[in-house]
Amino acid sequence: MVGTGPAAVSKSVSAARGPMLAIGVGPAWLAIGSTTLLAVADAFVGVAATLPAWLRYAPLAVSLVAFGLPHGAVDHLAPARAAGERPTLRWLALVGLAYLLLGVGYAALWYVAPAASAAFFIGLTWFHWGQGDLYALDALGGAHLDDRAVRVGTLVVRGGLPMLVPLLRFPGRYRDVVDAWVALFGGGLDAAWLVAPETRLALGGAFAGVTAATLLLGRLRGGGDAWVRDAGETLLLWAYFLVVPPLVAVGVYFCVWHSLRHIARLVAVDPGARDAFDDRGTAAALFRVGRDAVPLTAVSIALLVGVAIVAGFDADIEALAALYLVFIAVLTLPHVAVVAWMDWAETAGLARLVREQ
Ligand SMILES: CC1=C(/C=C/C(C)=C/C=C/C(C)=C/C=O)C(C)(C)CCC1
Ligand SMILES: [Fe+2]
Repeated sequence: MVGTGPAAVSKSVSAARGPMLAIGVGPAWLAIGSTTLLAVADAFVGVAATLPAWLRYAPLAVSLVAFGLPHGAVDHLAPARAAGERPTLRWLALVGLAYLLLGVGYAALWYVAPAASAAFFIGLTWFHWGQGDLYALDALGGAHLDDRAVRVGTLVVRGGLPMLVPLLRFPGRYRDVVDAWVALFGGGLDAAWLVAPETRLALGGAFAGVTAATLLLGRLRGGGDAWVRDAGETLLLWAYFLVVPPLVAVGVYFCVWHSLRHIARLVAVDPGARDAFDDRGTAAALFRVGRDAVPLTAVSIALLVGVAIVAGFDADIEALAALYLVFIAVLTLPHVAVVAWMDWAETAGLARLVREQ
């Protein structure tokens, strides 16, 4: 039987509320809020322009070892835990197979069609970061998200904030980053139309419209404190991606927003980390997740360094950052499959639209 609204939030999602507030909300608001304020203040004093250019790669570099890359390095354990089971060899083999098939397939696609692969990466991240925020909002308990249209709109808005808004204000830098991915494979990007003022005006107008419509509909459907927080976050992220230059903005967001929210979810699904959180607090829970993430983070970094050496990379920081992002792209496709599976197991995200109770 198909009901009128999505299935109710499952118990395991509501149980993520505590870790989500402590790990995914407080630190994220602090970091994104203060970076926004710094960028606004800098518009008056102009110090940022005098800083060395390599500094803008710092957040991405940090994401290699803290939060960013590690948030996916628990993918071998997370799906079993989301299903309420203990990770067994069979689970590990299944996740390994998904990584092998999807990762190798997508890596091959980058060689054959780099520009299309780059566009796919942005679309995939749009979906994935929207999916991540939808889970976080569910964990915090938002009645307005019981409406199908609000749910889909929220995913589109939350994913589009980091993927589209930087293009509106910083088209040149945006194009340089994507260009560098394609250039790794010897190709060029013919994206003059994408950065043209008319295109950006149309995209920006449409996205502002979707944002406003989603928030208004949510207000009509539930309102309340959870809606106020949702609207506050949405406006904060709009401002953030409009004022902070894109490499820094996306790098910081990746670490403190998307990754910390997923880490809060990892705490919630792991009974050991949950107990640590309840008994000994946030740091103890983070330590447990961190410990789980160490082996595959190390393997990933070794693999990345190996690729850089074999491909003969020098110290050109732009090309190194591009290599890192394409490497992340290849890992992201299987990661999204894992997270979509977790959504299914927990009746979260878009799975709430198709699953019955
Ligand atoms: C850096 C950067 C970009 C894209 C970054 C992407 C697409 C990152 C994806 C990371 C993922 C998917 C991590 C895993 O969860 C833009 C927006 C093109 C332009 C500005 C700078
Ligand atoms: Fe992720």
